[in-house]
Amino acid sequence: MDVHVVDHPLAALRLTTMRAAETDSGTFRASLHELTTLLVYEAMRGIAAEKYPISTPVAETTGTRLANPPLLVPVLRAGLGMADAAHAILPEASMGFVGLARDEKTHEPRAYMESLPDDLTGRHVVVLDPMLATGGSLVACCEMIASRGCTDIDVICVLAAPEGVERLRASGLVPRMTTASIDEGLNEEAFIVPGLGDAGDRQFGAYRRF
Ligand SMILES: O=P(O)(O)OC[C@H]1O[C@H](OP(=O)(O)OP(=O)(O)O)[C@H](O)[C@@H]1O
Ligand SMILES: O=c1cc[nH]c(=O)[nH]1
Ligand SMILES: [Mg+2]
Repeated sequence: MDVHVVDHPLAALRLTTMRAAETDSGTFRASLHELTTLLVYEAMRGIAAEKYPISTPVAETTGTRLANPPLLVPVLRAGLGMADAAHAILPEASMGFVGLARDEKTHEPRAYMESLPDDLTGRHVVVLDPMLATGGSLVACCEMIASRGCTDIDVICVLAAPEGVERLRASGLVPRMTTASIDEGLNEEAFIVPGLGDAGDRQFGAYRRF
């Protein structure tokens, strides 16, 4: 798995705002939106593009278009905050949805939504989730995608723990991941340290779902 850590001052600024405990929910969402644009821009540097003939008002020339527009898959809830920004910079993309919530005690993901095309053979899928902690959620999501025939998966997250990166790598399902930071590790509640807290709660509010 190719791991790309985006090292850019503008990404670091947004990440700083998201990390700070005093940042309010609206500002957190705005920073996540802006950071997602930067992460997707970097992650898509190698996306397959093809040339085709176009006309400007002045002359014939060559244009560029995506050879295989991707399927975006935000992981609910927290990945929802990345969906609009990713779709804005990749307007040709379509979108599927996966819903996962981590059990507070076992930290195992529980799936409550799997809204994906039946056949993903030959498709390029871009998975969006701000947090890669133990890796259980993203591996579960990528297993859903791979079971539909997809072998070309990009994972884009804001923060990753080394434990999660290794688990995703060991799954053998993901050729590439992009993140703004690989943090120190996990605490006893499997939260990323220093991290930013619960990315879903900080966007949408804290409440018990199961
Ligand atoms: O790598 P893991 O240990 O699996 O943890 C990461 C997962 O935890 C968060 O979701 P959460 O379960 O809190 O659901 P939410 O987005 O609805 O808050 C996050 O958005 C990831 O999906
Ligand atoms: O630090 C963490 C770990 C899992 N999920 C989050 O939202 N934050
Ligand atoms: Mg959460």
